[in-house]
Amino acid sequence: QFPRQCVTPEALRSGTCCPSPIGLTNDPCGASSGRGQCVLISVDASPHGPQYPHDGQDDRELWPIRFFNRTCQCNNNFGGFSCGRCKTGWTGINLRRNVMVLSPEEKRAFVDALDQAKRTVHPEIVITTRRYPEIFGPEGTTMFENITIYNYFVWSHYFSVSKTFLGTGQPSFGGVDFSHEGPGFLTWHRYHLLQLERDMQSMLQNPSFALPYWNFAIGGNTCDICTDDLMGARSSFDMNSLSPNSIFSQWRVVCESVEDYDTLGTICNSTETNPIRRNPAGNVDRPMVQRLPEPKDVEECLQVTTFDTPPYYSTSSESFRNAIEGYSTPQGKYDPVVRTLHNLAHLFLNGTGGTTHLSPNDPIFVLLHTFTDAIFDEWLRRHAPDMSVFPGEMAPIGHNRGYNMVPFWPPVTNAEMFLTAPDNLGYTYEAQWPAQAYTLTEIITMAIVAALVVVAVIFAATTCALRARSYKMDGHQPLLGDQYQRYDDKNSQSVV
Ligand SMILES: O=C(O)c1cc2cc(O)c(O)cc2[nH]1
Ligand SMILES: [Cu+2]
Repeated sequence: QFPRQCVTPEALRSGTCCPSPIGLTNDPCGASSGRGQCVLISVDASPHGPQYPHDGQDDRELWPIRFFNRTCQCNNNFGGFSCGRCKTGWTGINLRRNVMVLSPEEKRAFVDALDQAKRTVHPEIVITTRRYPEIFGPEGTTMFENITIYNYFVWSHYFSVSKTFLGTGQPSFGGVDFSHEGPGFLTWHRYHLLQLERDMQSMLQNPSFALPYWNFAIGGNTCDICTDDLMGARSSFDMNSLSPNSIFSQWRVVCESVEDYDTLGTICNSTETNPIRRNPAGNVDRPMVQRLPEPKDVEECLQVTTFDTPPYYSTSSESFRNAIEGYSTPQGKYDPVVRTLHNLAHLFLNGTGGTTHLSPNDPIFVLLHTFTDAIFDEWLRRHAPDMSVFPGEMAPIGHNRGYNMVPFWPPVTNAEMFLTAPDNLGYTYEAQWPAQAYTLTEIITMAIVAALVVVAVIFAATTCALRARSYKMDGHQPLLGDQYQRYDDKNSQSVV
């Protein structure tokens, strides 16, 4: 969430997080070489929806103003929290591919890269383990911790979905979610993945490293990526565990002690606890989530023309966002018992990957969300929406267009991720989409054109036949030229 340089008591008290780029000292935002400058953060204070009634009680409100009110604003194509790197999309276009078509070597390299990210301490970012009022520790310390690159990916998801603490002895408020059940669902998860991808590129020193995706819309009750060369097969000893032949069986989850966080008012830290649990298609109490989404579900949701609809929530109908998120039918009809597409893929996993505060601990999360993002990008390409279709107010807290997504740093708004990826964000998907079905108007137009063509052909044929008949009946002989023509055809080699 914040750069290590910014969590000193002095930086926190000044509200300023404007570090110098690596290699430079005392040069906030690289200002002396024109890279950027330290500016006041503008936060969008447009009203949010009625779902959250506790204004003033949560550190995530008006993100990131409770912690910092100054950040680096980078010039030209400089980017990053100190203007020390390139702006997103300015290092070339990376190709995100279907994980199933990778070669055995590519699969192994991807699995190894994830495992390296699970073990490598994030070089720049540290996490808060306390709410703001308890952030200053004894003797000039502050309550921040190192965390690994992959665990930071898990932590940031947890932080965005965690409940609002309302005081000791009081139940925490759970009707808040800065990354789901609202229009920001797609933009938030897009940035979440971009951040992991960039962190892994730096770790691997490979700027072309791209996250693959899992086409989860294959129907049936088999998890095709649950094999030991990819995300791990099922253990033969325990239905709910991963095979010991998979590296992921050695992973331990973070953010598991939610009851503690919610009752004590603490926050998830970097402590790892139990192994990943997964039992694909194994939820016998809920038969609806024992099957993966169907290919036609993807095509149907892509045809929902409106990005989101009031109340911009998990109860929205005719909303592309709610359809792909999976709280409505793929065609967009809200039904409280329905779970489709993205939600269904999570629930199908039946374990760590299906529990909101823990789900990214299962590496399948990465592949499930790149596919969700690929569908989002295809929708943006097909419908070319105006920015105004993303609600600017009255969406649930965190989900308005101009809101800075929690807990990312430097501040980034939902609007910044509501753009086609290949042209704006430096990546693209290698994917084929089911052919677009025709609309009724298109079918009628095609039928009329076809009928006109048939009529024209019949007319032409009849006219020819009638002419030929009258020609014969008039007793005409073939012309001289016709005879020569036939002679030449038979003896074409003799023609000069
Ligand atoms: O119940 C749901 O629809 C559901 C569960 C779940 C878990 C998760 O990690 C998500 O990101 C979404 C989600 N939806
Ligand atoms: Cu998800």
